[in-house]
Amino acid sequence: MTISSQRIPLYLLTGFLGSGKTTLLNQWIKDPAFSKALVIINEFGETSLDHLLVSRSTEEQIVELSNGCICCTTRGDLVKTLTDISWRFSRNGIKSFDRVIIETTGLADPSPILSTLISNQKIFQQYKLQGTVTTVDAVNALHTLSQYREAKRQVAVADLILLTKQDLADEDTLTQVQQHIRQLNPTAPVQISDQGVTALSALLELDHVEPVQSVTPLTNWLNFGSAQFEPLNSSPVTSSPASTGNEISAHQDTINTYCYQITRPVTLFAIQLWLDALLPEMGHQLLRVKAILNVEGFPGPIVIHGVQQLLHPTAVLTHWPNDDRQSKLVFITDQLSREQLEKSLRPLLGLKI
Ligand SMILES: Nc1nc2c(ncn2[C@@H]2O[C@H](COP(=O)(O)OP(=O)(O)OP(=O)(O)O)[C@@H](O)[C@H]2O)c(=O)[nH]1
Repeated sequence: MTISSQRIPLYLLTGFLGSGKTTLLNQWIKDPAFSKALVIINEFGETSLDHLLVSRSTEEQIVELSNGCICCTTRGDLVKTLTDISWRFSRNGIKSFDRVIIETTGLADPSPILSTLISNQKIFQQYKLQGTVTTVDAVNALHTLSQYREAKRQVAVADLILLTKQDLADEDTLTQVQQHIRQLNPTAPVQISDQGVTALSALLELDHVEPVQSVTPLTNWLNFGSAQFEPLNSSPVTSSPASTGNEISAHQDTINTYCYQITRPVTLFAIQLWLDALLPEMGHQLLRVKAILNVEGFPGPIVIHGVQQLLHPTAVLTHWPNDDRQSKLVFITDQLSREQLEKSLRPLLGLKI
């Protein structure tokens, strides 16, 4: 496989209906860093209007995908569009764009789109997925996040969450929304977007989807947002149905986040056993997996990153960025019980499944 040395940075912009995606996009493309970004807008329904709201003319680097929602019916169109635009927006072999932003519909489940973006070989050769940005409307979020599975999944898979319309929400609601977001996704930074205006530095720092290859971004990973890790080494998992641990559960949601740390270094063999069992058995229920593992005999950590059933090649780093040597694992899951998950982790503790 030939991978272009200049893969184009790709951002997935999602967020529930009316949560401020287009407003954000319009501010985004005003910034010099995004002045040559190509925008792909997925529109749904007979009266597609979104592209008209983006302050660029259609000829100028806006592509519409309007035959259906890219999370289900038009994923093939997305692949074709991404491969076609390379020549469509090029002159004399030079591309007229240097970044791509894909805006989903408000009802899209981003996980299958992410899987396509990461696993399709042609896309992988040309594009580098930087991350998923999710807009959350502070006024309506408590309702949408409790009612709509797509809204929850949009938050759960985000690498950066932008809280919109905070100017219209009272303090109490804002606090509750932030708590709810944290329950669904404790690792993504949450930032305010005021009428689409937000600090773009967080966006430009996104580099989370492909495995971390160097120590600098790893420091962000190691912070893991506000995640609270519970030790996995002290209490081997039993088949007890009691789940009194500290999984972060959004009330009756089926989406949960589990964060573990392991004190003792693990073996490579144990990792292999763990991964062999993990993905075939529960890949569909794993929205995200992030793990930084202290492996016996390795001077630096091994980094594992997965989106649904897709696991990126592991990255082996040469050294640790700080003194913390504990292995850390974060799982964002849908319809997966703590018991099932912990059972799958037993090989990491040297125990049989
Ligand atoms: N007060 C306020 N209004 C906002 C803010 N961000 C967006 N809006 C308004 O919210 C409405 C919806 O914003 P859009 O950007 O169209 O939302 P969207 O997510 O693209 O909407 P869909 O494409 O329909 O899903 C518009 O009227 C925006 O002006 C904000 O931070 N504050």
